[in-house]
Amino acid sequence: MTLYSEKSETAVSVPEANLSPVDRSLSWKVATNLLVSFRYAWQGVAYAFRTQRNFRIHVVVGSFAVSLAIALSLAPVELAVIILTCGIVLTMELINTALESVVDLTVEQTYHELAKIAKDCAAAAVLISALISVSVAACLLLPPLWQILQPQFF
Ligand SMILES: Nc1ncnc2c1ncn2[C@@H]1O[C@H](COP(=O)(O)OP(=O)(O)OP(=O)(O)O)[C@@H](O)[C@H]1O
Repeated sequence: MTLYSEKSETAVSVPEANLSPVDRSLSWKVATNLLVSFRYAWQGVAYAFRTQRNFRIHVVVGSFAVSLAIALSLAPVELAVIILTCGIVLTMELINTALESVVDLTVEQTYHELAKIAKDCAAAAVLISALISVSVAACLLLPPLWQILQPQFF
């Protein structure tokens, strides 16, 4: 197979065998069953919670938004949308953490423009999902909250 370098526009010949998507000869098979897989996944969540300040902030803010939605007796579908958007933010944060680790593993403490792009884009994904989550929560939580608070002030 022939690949073309964007920069130099030169053709590079790559053996077909190297591109096989099922070739995982370099990977380890550690998790022997589903329960072990869940344990490793939970270790990932625990690591992110322990080390990532933003992850902890998202957990607290997300829990608050879901609790408020329950307290305001939002419709099940509205509650589901809030849970979904909060879950997406936490998922993005976990992917961001994983990607940062892989980048650091690859370039270590050296500056690389591609490392910067990878980390900036991963952080941008978290930011976008968080902004969407806040907008969704505002749309769903503010009207019923206003209904309750309005008589107290006016
Ligand atoms: N090896 C590198 N080469 C070039 N730029 C880098 C490199 N490492 C980090 N950066 C730049 O520094 C920024 C912060 O990187 P860092 O690894 O400290 O993430 P972080 O502050 O922990 O991010 P987050 O808050 O999302 O966890 C990156 O978005 C990137 O712009």
